[in-house]
Amino acid sequence: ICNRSFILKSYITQSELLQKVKGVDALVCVLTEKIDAELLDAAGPNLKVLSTMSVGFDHLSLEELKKRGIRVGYTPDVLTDSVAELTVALLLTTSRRLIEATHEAKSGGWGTWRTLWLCGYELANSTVGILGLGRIGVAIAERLKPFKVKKFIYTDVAPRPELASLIDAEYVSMDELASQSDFLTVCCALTPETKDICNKDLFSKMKNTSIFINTSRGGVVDQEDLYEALSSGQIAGAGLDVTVPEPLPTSHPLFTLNNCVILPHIASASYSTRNAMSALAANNLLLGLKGQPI
Ligand SMILES: O=C(O)[C@H](O)CO
Repeated sequence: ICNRSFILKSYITQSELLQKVKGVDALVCVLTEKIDAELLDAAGPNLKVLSTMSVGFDHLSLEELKKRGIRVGYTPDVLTDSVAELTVALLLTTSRRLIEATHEAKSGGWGTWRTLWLCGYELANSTVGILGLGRIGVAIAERLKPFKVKKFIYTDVAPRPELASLIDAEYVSMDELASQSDFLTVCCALTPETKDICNKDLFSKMKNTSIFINTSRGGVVDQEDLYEALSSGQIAGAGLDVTVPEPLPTSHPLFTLNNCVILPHIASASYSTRNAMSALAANNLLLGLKGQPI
C-alpha cells in the first residue's frame, strides 16, 4: 500500500510492538494495545494513520495522536448488533441463573422439582436502566422490548432525545437510574469521567433484586465495591463481559460468587462482526493513507 511497511497485528506484546513499529506509515491495532506517547515516539514521524479494530478508544491517547497530526479510525456501528445480542444473552444468563443451573444439572444437584430452587428475575414488567445511551444502548433496548419490559430509563451527561425516542426511554438522574432499575446495563465509554462510576454509592441505591450488566469497559466499575454489593446481597447479580485487568486472574474473588457471571470480553465475537470490523479497520487505514475521509 505504500513504500513503507505497516503492521497488521494481533498477538504481539507491547514491547515487541515498540520495537517493530519504528518507521511505519500506518498501524492497525486492537483494544489491548496501548497507543501512547511512548509508542508514538517509537513509531516516529512517518506514522500518519492509526486504525483501531474496536469501537472503544480508551486505549488510545487521543491528545498525543492529535498533537502529532495522526489520523485515527475506529469501528463503530458494525459491532452494534453483536454487542447488543451478547448483552441480552448475558442478562438472561445472569438473571435466570443459567450457569448455576447447568452446573447443578451436570454435578448431581438436580433432585426433585422444587418450588423456589434456582428462581431468578424476569424481564416482563421490569424497568431497564441504561447507563450511557448510544447506538448500543438503543440496540439492547430494541431487543429487550419484546420481553415485555415495562419501562426504559437512561442517564447520560445530557438527555439524548433523538435516541431516547427510538425506544421510548425516559431521562433520569444517576440516583433514579440506580433506585428504579430492575436491570441496569452499562453502555458508556470509559473516560476519565466514567472511571469507577459504578461504585458503592451506585450499588447502595440499587434494589436487592436488581441485576447489573456491563459489556462496555471494566474500568467503569469499582470491582471491590461490586464484590461487596454481590456478596452482601445488596444487589442480586452481575454479568460482566469486561473486567480490570483482562484476563481477570482466576483467583479473583468475583470468580467465587455464584451470582456473578464473567465472560472473557466476547461481546463482538461473532464471525460476521469480527470480519466486518477487520474490513472496516483495513479500509480506514487505506483511506487514511490516501487522505480521504475515514
Ligand atoms: O471496543 C470494542 O470494539 C469492543 O469492546 C470489542 O468487543
